[in-house]
Amino acid sequence: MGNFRRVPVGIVGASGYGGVQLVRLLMDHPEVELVYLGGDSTAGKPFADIYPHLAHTVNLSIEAVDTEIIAHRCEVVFLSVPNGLACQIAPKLLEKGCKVLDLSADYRFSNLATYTAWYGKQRQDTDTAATAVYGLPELYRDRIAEAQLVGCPGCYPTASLLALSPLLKQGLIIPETAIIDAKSGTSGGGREAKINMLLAEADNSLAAYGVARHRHTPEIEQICSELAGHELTIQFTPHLIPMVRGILSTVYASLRDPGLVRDDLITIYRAFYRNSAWVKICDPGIYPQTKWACGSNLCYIGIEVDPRTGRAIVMSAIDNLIKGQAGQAIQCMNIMMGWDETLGLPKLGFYP
Ligand SMILES: NC(=O)C1=CN([C@@H]2O[C@H](COP(=O)(O)OP(=O)(O)OC[C@H]3O[C@@H](n4cnc5c(N)ncnc54)[C@H](OP(=O)(O)O)[C@@H]3O)[C@@H](O)[C@H]2O)C=CC1
Ligand SMILES: CC(=O)N[C@@H](CCC(=O)OP(=O)(O)O)C(=O)O
Repeated sequence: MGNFRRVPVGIVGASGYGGVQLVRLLMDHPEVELVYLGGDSTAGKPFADIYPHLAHTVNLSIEAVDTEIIAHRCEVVFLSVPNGLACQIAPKLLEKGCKVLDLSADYRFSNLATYTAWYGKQRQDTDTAATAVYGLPELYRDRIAEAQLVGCPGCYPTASLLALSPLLKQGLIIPETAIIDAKSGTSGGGREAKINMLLAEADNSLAAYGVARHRHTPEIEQICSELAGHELTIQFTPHLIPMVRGILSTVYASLRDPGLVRDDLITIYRAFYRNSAWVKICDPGIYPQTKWACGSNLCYIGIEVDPRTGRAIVMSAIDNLIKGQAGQAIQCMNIMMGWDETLGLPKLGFYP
């Protein structure tokens, strides 16, 4: 027998949608041991009281958040809590040597003034925020490998940036023409009760929300500006769609070279993502469905060019709770720990 030791990990916000996905995936991860679950209103409850179907797998209770205890027990900590909390917890964990993955928006912004303008929260942890790396592995794998703190992307930015990045990075489009039209299932809003998420409200209905002011806009713009090499504004419109899981993001942008055709772009995208196991570029004429990605860490991308308008049309489908949240955070942990990026993550979705 060798001296194999699993790395102790913890989750703050374990009762939420992101938290329970993390629990499910980390319980099956070959390199880690889940040793801590934290929360607020559920503190003191056995995890199985909240999710009884996991009683045979998870024998932990939710604890109130105490950073001394967390840092004493855990080497890696996932913060799956509402915006504005991670920035109070992370600095204390980092000080004690933990690696931290924040699933909220607190560590996504390189400019904290942007965060404050869009999230309305003042921040004291400027020095900590400056050390955070944006956790989109397909773009920032090398930086994530060196990071102690990762700010994992939002679900809409994940789908939208994976669709748009090759076009921007290779200078194939006029960046200012990019328009993102995205649709999300209701689990994107989290587990907390909200009237617009009731079945009776959301079912049989499709509507845009946050038009011209959704808080994922500056996050998308930050990364697009970096890829384009200059400050950009991007039009982004999210929609709530009557399903539980999944995001479909459709991106439109004018091509610089009107001679480019669909197969050229497919070749370019396949080259761009050749080392990215979680991104699948569809064959010509195939457009992704959210159902394909549901339950997996995959992002499916379909590509078309409209020769009449000279626009590229790129569609991406993810599971908002996996590649858009918990799975992506685990992918980042794998990179931070020097493990295979695919470890412990689902390669197949639920359907069919
Ligand atoms: N849902 C999605 O598709 C995505 C969400 N995100 C982001 O991930 C984070 C988690 O989202 P999601 O799982 O949907 O949210 P949920 O509303 O489902 O869960 C929130 C969790 O935060 C915990 N929490 C709230 N306040 C505190 C506190 N003061 N101290 C400790 N824990 C607290 C809750 O614990 P308790 O129940 O014990 O009160 C609960 O476990 C959010 O920042 C969200 O914006 C990012 C990408 C996608
Ligand atoms: C359907 C729905 O409500 N979706 C959420 C997106 C959730 C998310 O990704 O949250 P972050 O802010 O942490 O990125 C919304 O639009 O607010």
